Amino acid sequence: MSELVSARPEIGGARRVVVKVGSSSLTTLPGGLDEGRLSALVDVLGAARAAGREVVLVSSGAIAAGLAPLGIEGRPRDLATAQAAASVGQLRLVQTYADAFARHGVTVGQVLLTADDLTRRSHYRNAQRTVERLLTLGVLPIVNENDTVATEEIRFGDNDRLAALVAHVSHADALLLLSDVAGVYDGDPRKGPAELLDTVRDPADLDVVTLGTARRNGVGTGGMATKVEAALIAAHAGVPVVVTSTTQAAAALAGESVGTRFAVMGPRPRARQFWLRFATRPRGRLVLDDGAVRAVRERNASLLAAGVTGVVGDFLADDPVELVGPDGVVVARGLVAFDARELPPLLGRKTSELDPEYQRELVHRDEMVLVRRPSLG
Ligand SMILES: Nc1ncnc2c1ncn2[C@@H]1O[C@H](COP(=O)(O)OP(=O)(O)O)[C@@H](O)[C@H]1O
Ligand SMILES: N[C@@H](CCC(=O)OP(=O)(O)O)C(=O)O
Repeated sequence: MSELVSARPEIGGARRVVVKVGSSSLTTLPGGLDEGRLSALVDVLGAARAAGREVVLVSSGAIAAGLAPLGIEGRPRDLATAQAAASVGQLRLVQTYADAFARHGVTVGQVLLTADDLTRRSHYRNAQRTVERLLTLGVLPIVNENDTVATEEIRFGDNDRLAALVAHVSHADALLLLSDVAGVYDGDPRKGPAELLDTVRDPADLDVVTLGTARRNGVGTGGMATKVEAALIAAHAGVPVVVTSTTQAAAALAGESVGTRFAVMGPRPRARQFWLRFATRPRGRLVLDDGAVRAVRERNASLLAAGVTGVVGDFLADDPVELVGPDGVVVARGLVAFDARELPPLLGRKTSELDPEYQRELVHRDEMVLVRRPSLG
């Protein structure tokens, strides 16, 4: 009975799966890349491919894999050393994957992405086309952040959110987040007894959960918090998620009740809406008066200059900005039609009073998405 209730057909039956594996599952600090564990994962993914499923692998581990060959002890604190380690380690990581997948007759392709590739609309479409073409050619894409060029300011840093965006970009049917821990517990299992959550159906289910960061001096980066954030992004984008340990990957892919499942929390949004809400980084804020908040929230209206009382930030036309109410709460995100420096003389004025070149919406409705859960945006 419990078998029937808890089995996960939406995962077991998923045709296209994004699998994310963390540094802690593939590397150890003194030893670097652990080829035994990597090859065990490849065996699982190779079997999935043989069964006719499409797999996109998001793999961390470049930095950790580059430390031992360079004789560096401990995770580097400065960005330049981490980038040098990633440069050496990514090569070893992908070569090891290529050899291991070749034993299953699977060709791999490397896809290195910066945050910019997913936060700029034109780049996002480009990444989408590349991944799609790799999959139609039967190639298994191996994705990582392009650590060697990503600057501190724009880095994802951990690969969990990257994996959620890749799940959307690649129209995945399911996302598997693999780590060194069996799933999401109500507290950090390293710190004492904790209970494993079976299913998260709503962000409120996580109210009981304390999320710790990654192990200090370990190879992972984000801890469970970044995995939960990523799982919620994917679930809101209509993609079911399982968070579990790498050793349980085969069972999770088979739809067995291992780890923590995040049920789908919304319909798949249009690509543009998803991109605006989750992939963009706001470059500034527009402060709305109460009437404008109501118009945007309740009447699906575009944002006009008349309802804006303040401008924060130094953005350019077409940049993503947050629309906040008088209380500072984020109401929506959108692409703004003017540069920040053009706005002050327009604020609070009716469209008909403005010069003809400014008689347009500040943020058009089609370029806007409401933010209901600000913590996720
Ligand atoms: N509530 C929690 N449930 C599960 N794990 C947690 C929790 N809080 C903190 N953690 C820790 O998060 C770690 C996984 O994060 P991290 O090391 O960044 O993994 P990875 O390298 O696989 O991305 C686990 O080893 C675990 O100890
Ligand atoms: N892009 C980095 C990922 C950093 C990292 O450690 O991420 P994760 O193990 O997923 O928390 C790398 O390959 O080293």
